[in-house]
Amino acid sequence: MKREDFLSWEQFFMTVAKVCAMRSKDPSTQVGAILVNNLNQIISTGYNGFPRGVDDDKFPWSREGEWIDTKYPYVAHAELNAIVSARTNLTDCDVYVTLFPCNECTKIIIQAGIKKVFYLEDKYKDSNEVKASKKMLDAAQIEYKQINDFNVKVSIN
Ligand SMILES: Nc1nc(=O)n([C@H]2C[C@H](O)[C@@H](COP(=O)(O)O)O2)cc1CO
Ligand SMILES: [Zn+2]
Repeated sequence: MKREDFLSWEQFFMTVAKVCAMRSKDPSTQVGAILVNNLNQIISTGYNGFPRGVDDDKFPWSREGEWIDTKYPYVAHAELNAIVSARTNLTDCDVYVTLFPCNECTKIIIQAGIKKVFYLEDKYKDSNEVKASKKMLDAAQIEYKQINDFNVKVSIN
């Protein structure tokens, strides 16, 4: 008899996205994203961090203060990093991301031809960014689905 408590594909990919988030140095929010093709192959991975060459010991990680002195102008979002790292065509791929995409990433997701967005958390659902994301995804007829039928808890010692 086969095991019954194996991870579904959705649970597996979301767990991998969660592990990607563990690479992030952001002290407040760590986000991971992966792209998966229709053969269930992982095409690329990403997490939020500063661009190559932008020293994460020298640039600010703060959330508050003058915009130019916060992390926001500099940090590359997990979804952006996964998309630019992919070396194949992304048409009909799915994205698994641990936090609902912002409006800027959503534009990139749509233009890349991604078919479906799987997300774990939606903690900024009341923000205009996320509302704008959902308006665009609805208009573009791209489905989004929360994967919350299991508890992703990855602990590595
Ligand atoms: N979908 C997302 N992907 C991401 O990679 N991020 C990143 C940008 C920041 O580094 C961090 C959010 O910081 P904070 O405002 O929660 O302290 O997560 C944020 C979102 C939310 O839209
Ligand atoms: Zn984003």
